[in-house]
Amino acid sequence: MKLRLRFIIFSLVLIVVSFLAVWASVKSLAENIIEQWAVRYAEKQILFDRERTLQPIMREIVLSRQFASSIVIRAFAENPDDPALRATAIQEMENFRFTFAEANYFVAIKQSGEYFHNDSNNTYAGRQLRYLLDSSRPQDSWFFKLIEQRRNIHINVNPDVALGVTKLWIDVLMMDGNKVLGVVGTGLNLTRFLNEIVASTDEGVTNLFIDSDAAIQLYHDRSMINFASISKDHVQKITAHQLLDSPDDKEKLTQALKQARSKRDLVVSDFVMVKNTRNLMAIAYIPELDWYEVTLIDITKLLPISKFSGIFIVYALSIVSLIILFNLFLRRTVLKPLRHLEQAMAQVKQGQPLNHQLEGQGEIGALMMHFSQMAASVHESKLELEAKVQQRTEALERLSQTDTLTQLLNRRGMSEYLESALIDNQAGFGFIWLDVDYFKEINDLYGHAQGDYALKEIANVLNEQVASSGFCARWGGDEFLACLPQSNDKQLFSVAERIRLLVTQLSLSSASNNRVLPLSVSIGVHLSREEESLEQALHCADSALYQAKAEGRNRVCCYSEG
Ligand SMILES: Nc1nc2c(ncn2[C@@H]2O[C@H](COP(=O)(O)OP(=O)(O)OP(=O)(O)O)[C@@H](O)[C@H]2O)c(=O)[nH]1
Repeated sequence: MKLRLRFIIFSLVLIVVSFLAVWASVKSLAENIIEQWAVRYAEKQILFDRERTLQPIMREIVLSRQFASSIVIRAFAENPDDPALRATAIQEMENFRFTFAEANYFVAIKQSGEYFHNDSNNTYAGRQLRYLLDSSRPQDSWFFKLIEQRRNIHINVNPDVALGVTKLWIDVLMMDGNKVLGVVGTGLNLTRFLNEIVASTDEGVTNLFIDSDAAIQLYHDRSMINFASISKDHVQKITAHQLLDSPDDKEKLTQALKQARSKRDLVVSDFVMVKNTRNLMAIAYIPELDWYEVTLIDITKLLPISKFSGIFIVYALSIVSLIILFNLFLRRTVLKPLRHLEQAMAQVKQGQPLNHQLEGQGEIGALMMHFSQMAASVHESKLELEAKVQQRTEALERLSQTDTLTQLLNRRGMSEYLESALIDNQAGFGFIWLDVDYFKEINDLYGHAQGDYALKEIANVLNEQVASSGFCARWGGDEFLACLPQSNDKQLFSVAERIRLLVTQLSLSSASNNRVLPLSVSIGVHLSREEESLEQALHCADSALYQAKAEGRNRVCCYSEG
């Protein structure tokens, strides 16, 4: 696989892996931030809500306590049959009515079982005694349980069917020392609380208030509110546990309630599943009411992870850009120079010279420069070698065609020339076949070296006479052959005759006895004719030479048929 393709695949894999890593890290980071932020949000919210909730309730509690400590009402509670005390007590109740936030009150007398009540519309003016409490009636059980439990203060939630509102009742025990005289208090419109506090404006945030048994007291879903919870058994109560999905989460709630109660100013938080959604549950204890405020935050709605998509996009784009930039850099500094180097190598491999200097930077640049220099040096050596081989070949060629003694063409050289001249069936090629007369004797009498010398001198004569118009060669031993293209009988004969004459005029003296060598040559000439092969033409010239020898030597004979 090509390096470039491998880099592209590697980069793609890197991009995918980076995306996954970025996604995982941004997600984890975002979740971490969201969780930490949600815990802080819940803590602040819960403390703020606790104060908001407490303020109006605490005011009513303080007033209810003053109400319960009214001397007039307590005197009446101890003597419910006294009409004078009854009248002043009712007057006192009416005075208190206007001090309560919602201008209503109730007074329940233990001794007589009488229940007094008036509301903001003064509906029961003159008829403040509403009814007599009966321990056998379920709707009156709250009163008897409160006295039985001797709870100084109790906040209770109950619907007021007549008014169509839900009331939060503040019940305070009216005491004389250790003796319980009755229960007094006032009611607040729960609907207002629900709207102001419980019905949170933030999406994904649910607030609820639960009592010490985790029974729901304030919640946006009224069907889940545990009305008159004091008069119910534990099993009948609708508790906050029912909002949670799993037994584990319910246990978490139980533990969190314990922890919140033990550390009063602490907001306890944990993650739980509510309707298959992960929620942060934050709990704070409200000792003044003996209630808990529970805040459930669906963090995916309050701060969805999609809000972090910008970070993810920027992060991912940065990484992808870096990878692309790195790729471009790699391509420019490594891949492109390597491709050029590869092309140059292929060029050198095919024996072509590099037509340009390779350029690059750093280590690859140095490598390319060394390769360029090496390629240039290899090419130079190759050219030099080729030139030498050519020279040697030509020299060898020449050597193989040259007679070393006379420097004329040898028989092989002459044969090649005759073949290349296409003499077959061509008229006008003149042949001069020459043989030294009595050469054996010259050798014998004057020595072999003298014989060689004689051969060289004869060769010179032949060459001088023929070179301008033809070729001559030493055919072998003391025989020479000359060929004159585009010749005629007259010219041929005249050249041959001149050669013969010049040879006789050569005055070669012997080194040993100072005598002039008697040199002569016999020559046979023949002019080629049409429809005559080279072989036939040579044969004719040879026949003419034979004739010259036969006729007494030192003569020129032309070939004649017959
Ligand atoms: N010095 C010398 N002698 C050579 C060379 N080649 C051949 N010869 C001699 O040349 C002589 C040729 O003799 P032939 O052609 O047979 O006869 P000839 O003596 O020339 O007599 P005719 O040709 O009949 O006139 C031989 O004795 C060869 O040894 C050579 O290169 N140098």
